[in-house]
Amino acid sequence: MAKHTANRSMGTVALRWQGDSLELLDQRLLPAEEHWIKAEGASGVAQCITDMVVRGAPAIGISAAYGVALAARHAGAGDWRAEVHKAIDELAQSRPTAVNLFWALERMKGVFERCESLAEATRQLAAEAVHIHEEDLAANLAMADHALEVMAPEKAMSVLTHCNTGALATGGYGTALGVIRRLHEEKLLSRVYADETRPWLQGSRLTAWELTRDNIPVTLNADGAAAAIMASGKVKWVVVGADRITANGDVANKIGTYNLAVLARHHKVGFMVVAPSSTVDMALASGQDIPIEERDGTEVREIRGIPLAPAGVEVFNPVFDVTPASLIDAIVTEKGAVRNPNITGMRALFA
Ligand SMILES: CSC[C@H]1O[C@H](OP(=O)(O)O)[C@H](O)[C@@H]1O
Repeated sequence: MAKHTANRSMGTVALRWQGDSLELLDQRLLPAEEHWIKAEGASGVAQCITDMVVRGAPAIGISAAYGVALAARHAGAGDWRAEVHKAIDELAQSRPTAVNLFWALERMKGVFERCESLAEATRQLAAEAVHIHEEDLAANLAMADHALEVMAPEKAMSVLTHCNTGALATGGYGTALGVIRRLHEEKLLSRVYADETRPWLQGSRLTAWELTRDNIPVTLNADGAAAAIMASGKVKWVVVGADRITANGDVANKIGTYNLAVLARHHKVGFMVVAPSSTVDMALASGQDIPIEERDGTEVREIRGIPLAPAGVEVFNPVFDVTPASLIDAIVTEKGAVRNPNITGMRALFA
């Protein structure tokens, strides 16, 4: 059981459940502007996921769960079952890689199938979405405990992280960033090096924002500087999140994660993946089976409408890559850690 309870006061949050709507902090505008969007139906939630108003594997799953609850709440008196199933299908189309989305939808579908009336479905689906949200926060706190057991830090150390895996990407506290928060709380953190994480800049716009708000020492670095930082011996661990972990321990995560894993192995820096069990997909044998989302080339060619490249230049913009299990020192979940992950270790925890 986590040393810390899930009731601890949380600072930053990505989403607020209002019972008849879901409010989402528009992460496309951070850090310049804190603007909340009210999604009043499943379609609105699905669009916010696709547009990355809300992003981060666990936060996507939690938002989708609330989207299903909204579908029941706003269903008409006609074929309400068909309406909710249509909403589930629409939410399933929002983004392809984070398995948390499909895990949450399957869990909500299971609750829905057991409901005998619309009124019961409205109550039960809202309650289940809240449970999914609260469980994710509790999982993040537990993962921080397990991660520190793996790291066994004897004194303060520095780490490097990629993308955003904090409260903005989860139900609160964070996965990899939750480990970083715990290291800081235990006075075992010297500094966090945060990759800017092109092209969407989750690191510079979101991680640096979360950490500076929490007064956690952070140095923002260009993605290309990660190698030099590891070569300098400054960091002991690279700590990242995940969007999907397959049965053999391969990990899909933000583009650029695979680069870091190769560099970490070369420089004898630890490489840790931190993710709740809702990110584990034991139905997929290996990372080559994971659908990798490719997004519009405009995300690379421009920033906020300002051209960074010739208008018509061809762009390759996969937003995830796959790190083979062989380059990962530990996968940490709320159920425990899989060291030097392989199918045997994964099955021991997730059979
Ligand atoms: C704990 S968030 C997991 C994962 O999700 C992020 O992707 P995106 O910002 O595109 O939703 C990133 O890969 C994080 O590591």
